[in-house]
This record gives sequence, structure tokens and C-alpha cells, in this order.
Amino acid sequence: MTSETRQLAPAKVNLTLHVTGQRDDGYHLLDSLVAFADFGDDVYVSAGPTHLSVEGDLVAGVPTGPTNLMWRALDVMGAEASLRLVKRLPAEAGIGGGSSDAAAVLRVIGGSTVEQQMSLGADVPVCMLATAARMRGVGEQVEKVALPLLPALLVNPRVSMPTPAVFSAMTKRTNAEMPVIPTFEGVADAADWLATMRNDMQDAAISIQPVIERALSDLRSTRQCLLARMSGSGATCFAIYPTMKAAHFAAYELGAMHTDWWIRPCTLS
Ligand SMILES: C[C@](O)(CO)[C@H](O)COP(=O)(O)OP(=O)(O)OC[C@H]1O[C@@H](n2ccc(N)nc2=O)[C@H](O)[C@@H]1O
Ligand SMILES: Nc1ncnc2c1ncn2[C@@H]1O[C@H](COP(=O)(O)OP(=O)(O)OP(=O)(O)O)[C@@H](O)[C@H]1O
Repeated sequence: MTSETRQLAPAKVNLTLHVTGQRDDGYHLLDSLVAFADFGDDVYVSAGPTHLSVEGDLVAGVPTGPTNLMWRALDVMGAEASLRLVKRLPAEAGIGGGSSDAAAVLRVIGGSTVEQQMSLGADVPVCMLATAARMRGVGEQVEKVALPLLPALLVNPRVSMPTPAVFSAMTKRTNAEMPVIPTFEGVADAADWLATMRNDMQDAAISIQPVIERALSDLRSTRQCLLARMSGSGATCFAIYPTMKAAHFAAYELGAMHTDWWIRPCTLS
């Protein structure tokens, strides 16, 4: 590694999240269609003794020392590097911020195994791909899926959601897996199919933070919204639109109503 390498650590969005069972060790079996935004944290890696700097508007709650998942990624690989993180994704938000940051570091270092990736977090293997994929097992089984480019809006009502608390609040842990994912003819076709799928963590997250229901209903009320759902363990919700123009218009509409919410138009693929 010579000069500084920049990697986008894109937001991860669970377009579907089916929880299909629970292992004896407490981890849940998942079946999830995951997509990635064209927006995320910026991760910079350069040669040198291990060091991390964290900057940006959304640094609250992000560790700046050895517990940061980027630093832990270096430790797992027995590597040294100078790291810089420009944080643009809210933490504990269901869009994989820390996992995506760790995966970005692992991509630069190269040669990580699925076991090493999983030791950092269940979302790290899928974040290594950083493109649409079906995720199964407890997160270790990932296969790429072809998706049309989906115009979308991400909305976080600025409440943090620790993932274990949401899993604990679930009342039904054995649900149907997804059927075979079809080949989609376009955005509307994909949204129609997605509407028949679920996020099995959504009701549990709403029971902890009812404002998520408000985010979903406000997204559904925006013009031309094709689908609105929560991502991961929340609280970030996403909506799909036929065009980026519609997604930008919805961002404007919602932003006027909720000046304190985090609202970001993007494409997902
Ligand atoms: C809910 C998802 O975001 C869906 O993409 C992920 O499965 C969670 O991924 P993550 O944040 O990388 O999760 P980890 O940091 O590995 O795990 C946090 C906690 O979530 C629970 N956990 C996580 C993954 C999984 N398949 N089953 C679980 O029960 C465990 O209590 C674990 O202690
Ligand atoms: N680089 C990082 N960025 C954000 N959080 C980090 C990072 N490294 C460690 N953390 C810690 O990880 C915890 C979870 O943050 P993160 O944003 O990854 O969660 P999440 O949104 O629940 O992810 P997921 O969608 O995978 O469930 C935070 O409490 C934070 O202290």
C-alpha cells in the first residue's frame, strides 16, 4: 500500500428481511435481499502505524479507538494501516454503517475469510460484495442478485436502535423464507414483488420506537411512493420511487415536515 486508497462504504438496505429460525447459540437464521446505496461513509486507508481519525456530522456514538470496526478489521487480519473515516451514515441505524466501514478496510487489505468477516459482524460478508445479494444462514451465505437500479429515499427519525434489543423484542422467530427471487423487468415490477415480502423485525422495532410507524406512514404518503419498509433492525426506513425526480421531491416534502430527521435520496442496486 503506497498512497491513500479511498473506498466508499455504502449504506446497506435490507429490501426484505425474513427471520426463519434461531440457532442454539441465540443467533437468528435470516433470508434477506440486500441492496446498497450509491451513498455512504468514506473510508481512507494508507500505509503507516495503526491510527484512526473520525470526522463528519454523524460521529456521535462512533468509537475512535481500537473498538471501531475498522480498527478491529485490521487486528483480525494482523495488519497495520492509517485509517480515516468520514462518517455520513447514522450509527445504530439498520443500514450497516460499522459493517460497511469494516468491509471497506478488508477490501483494501485483501485475503479475508468469511470466518474473519463474520467475527466482525453478521453483515460484513454481504457488505464485502457491496452490490445486491441474497443473504442467508446467520449472514455468512451471500450470493449476488441482479436488480434494476432502484430510485429510493432513506429516512431515519433520529432514534438509535441497538440490534440485540430488537431481536429480543420479536414475538415470532420462525417465519417463511423467501421464494426464488425472479428476474425483474424494471422498478415497478421489483417494487410489486418486494411488496409481497416482509421485514420480520419491523413490528418489534416499532414496539420499541413507535416513531418508526410515523416514518413509514409519512413515506407512504409521498407522491409516487411504490413501497415503504424498514431496513435491518431499524430505525432507518426506505421508500422506492419510479424516478429519482420523485425521490428528490419526496425528500423535499418530508424534509419540510421533519427538519430534525436524516433524509437522503439515493439509488439502490
Ligand atoms: C439485522 C441485520 O442488520 C440484518 O442485515 C444483521 O443481521 C445484523 O448484523 P450486525 O449488526 O453486523 O450484527 P452483529 O454485530 O453480528 O450482531 C449483533 C447482535 O445481533 C444479534 N444477531 C445478529 C445476527 C443474526 N443473524 N442473529 C442475531 O441474533 C445477536 O444478538 C448479536 O449479538
Ligand atoms: N465504524 C463504525 N461506524 C459506526 N459504528 C461503529 C463503528 N465501529 C464500531 N461501531 C459501533 O457499532 C455499533 C453499531 O453501529 P452500526 O452503525 O454498525 O449499527 P447498525 O446500524 O445496527 O448496523 P446493522 O445494520 O448492521 O444492524 C455502534 O453502537 C457503534 O458504537
